[in-house]
Amino acid sequence: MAAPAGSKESGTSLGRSFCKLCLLIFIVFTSLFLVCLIRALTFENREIDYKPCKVTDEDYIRADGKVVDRLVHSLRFKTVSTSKHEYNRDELLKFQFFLKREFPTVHNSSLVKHEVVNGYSLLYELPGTNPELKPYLLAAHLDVVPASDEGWEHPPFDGVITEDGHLYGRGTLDNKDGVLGILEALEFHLKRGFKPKRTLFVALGHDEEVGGDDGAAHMAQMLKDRGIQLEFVIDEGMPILSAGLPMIDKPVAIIGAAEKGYVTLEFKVEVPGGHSSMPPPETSIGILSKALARLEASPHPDLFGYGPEAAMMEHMAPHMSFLGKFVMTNLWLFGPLVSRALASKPATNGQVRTTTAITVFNSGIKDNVLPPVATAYVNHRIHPAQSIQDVIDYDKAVINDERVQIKLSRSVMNREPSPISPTGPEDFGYQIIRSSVKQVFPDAVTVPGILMGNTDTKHYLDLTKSVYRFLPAVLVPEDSKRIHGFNERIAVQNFEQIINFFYHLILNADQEKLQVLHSHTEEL
Ligand SMILES: N[C@@H](Cc1ccccc1)C(=O)O
Ligand SMILES: CCCCCC(=O)O
Ligand SMILES: [Zn+2]
Ligand SMILES: [Zn+2]
Repeated sequence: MAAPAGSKESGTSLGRSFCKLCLLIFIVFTSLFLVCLIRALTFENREIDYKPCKVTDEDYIRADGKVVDRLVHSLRFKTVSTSKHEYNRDELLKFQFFLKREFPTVHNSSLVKHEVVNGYSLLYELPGTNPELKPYLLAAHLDVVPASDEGWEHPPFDGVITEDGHLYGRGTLDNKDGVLGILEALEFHLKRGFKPKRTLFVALGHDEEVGGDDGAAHMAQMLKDRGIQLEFVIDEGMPILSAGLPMIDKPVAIIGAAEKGYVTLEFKVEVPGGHSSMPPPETSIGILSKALARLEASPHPDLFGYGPEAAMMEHMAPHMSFLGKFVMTNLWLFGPLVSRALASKPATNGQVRTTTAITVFNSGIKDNVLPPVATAYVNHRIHPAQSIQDVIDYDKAVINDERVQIKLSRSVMNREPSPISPTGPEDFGYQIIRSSVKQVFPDAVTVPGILMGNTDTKHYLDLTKSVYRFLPAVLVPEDSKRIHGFNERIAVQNFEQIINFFYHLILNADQEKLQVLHSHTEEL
C-alpha cells in the first residue's frame, strides 16, 4: 500500500532534525568534556609549602615505658561528665594531682604560669620572649562521656593494651590522647631548655562533654579580661582519615575550619484525653508520629558548596586519580553528583546538610486512656550556611500542622554554627598545623573541613578568627562509632605520632612568620 501523500517528505525531515539533534548533543557534550579536561589539566595547586622546623633524631619522642604508662593510668580516672555542672569531681582532682606529679617540669618550671580554674580546669601560660608575637592556644579536655563494661571487648576504664598494639579505653580518642599528647610534648621541650619567643597557652577544660560552661568558658573569660587576642587556637576535632574518601588513596588530614551548630527542638501535641472506647480519628501520638515521619522524609536542603566542603574537595584534587581530579576540579558541573555521594552515607551526609535525629518520644498513660500529651525531641546539627531560626522555619513548614507545637529545648548545647576560619595559603595558624602534620605524616594530604560534633572552641571565638578543630588520630570511617560508643581505642604508635605532632607544632608556631619553602604555583 502506497505511503500517504507527504509522509515520505515528513519522514525525511524528521530524520534530518533527529540527526541535527544528535549532532547538537554531541557538540554540547564534547565541549563540556573539553572544558572539564582543560580545567583539570590547568588546575593550580595553590598550596604553599613552608620551611618546617629543624629537628634531629634526638627530638623524636617514643611512646614507650613511662610515656605509655601515663596514658594508661590517665584512662583509669573516671572523669565522667553526665550533665551541666554534673561531673565526677573526685576523679577530676585525682587526675589533676596525677598530672602534676607526672609532669614536674610543666608544673614547677619558673617559665610556666599554671592556674587551676574553677576547681578543675587547668590553664598554663608560657610567656614568650617576644611580646610582639600574638600568643596561640592548645586546647583539650579532661572529661569523658560515660561508659559501662557492657559491649566493650576490654573494660573502658582499665587501659588494656592488646597484642596488636591498640590501647582500649574511654577517652583514648576523645580526648585524653590530646591532653597527654600536649603535656608529653611540652614536658619534653621544657626539659631540653626550650624558651618560646611566642607566648603559648594550654587550656585543659573539665566539662567539655556538657558544654564547657564551667571550664573553657571561665578560662576564655580570664584571657579576655587580660585583653588577650590569639593568633590561633587548635582543639580536638577531625582526624586523619586513612581510608574511606572517594578516589584518593592517601591519608587525608581534615582540619576542621568550621563547626556545625547544635539545636534540639521540642515537638508537643496536646489534645483532650478521655476513654479509649470513644477515640477521635487521630490521637496525640498519631498526630505527632505523622508529623515526625514527614520530618524524616524531608531532609534539610543539600548545601554542598556553601560551607568548607567544596574547598575540602578542591584541596584533595591534586592528590587524586585523574578521574578524581577531573570531577573535583569541575564541581560547577559535578557538584550535585559529589554531594549525592556524600549524602548517601550517615558518616558524610552531615558534611552537606543540617542533619535531623529524632532522639526522644514520650507519650501515653495507660492502655485504655487516650493520651492527652505526646512529646518528642529532635536534635539537629546545623550546616554553617544555616541558622537555628532557619532550622525552625524549615521544620515548621514540613510539619505544616497547627496542632503540633514547636519550641527550642532548654538544652545547654544549643548554639549557632561557628564562623568559617581562614584556610588560605598565607593563614599562619592553618599553615602551621599543615606543616606539623606533614612532618609527622609525610604522605598525608591536608584539607579544610567541617567538624560535625561540637567542642569547647565556641568559648574562644572572641579571641581569634583562626580556630581549628583537629587531632591527628588516624582513623577509618568505621572508627567514628567508637567515639562516645563501644571499644574506643587508639594505636600506641598513633599516640606517639600525636605527641610528636604537638612537639613539632610548638616549634613551628614559635616562628615570627611563615617562611616560604616553595609554592606549587611557581612549579607550573
Ligand atoms: N562534644 C560533644 C558534646 C558537646 C555538644 C555540643 C556542644 C559542646 C559539646 C558533642 O559534640 O556531642
Ligand atoms: C573527636 C571529636 C569530638 C567532638 C567533641 C566531643 O564529643 O567531645
Ligand atoms: Zn566527646
Ligand atoms: Zn571531646
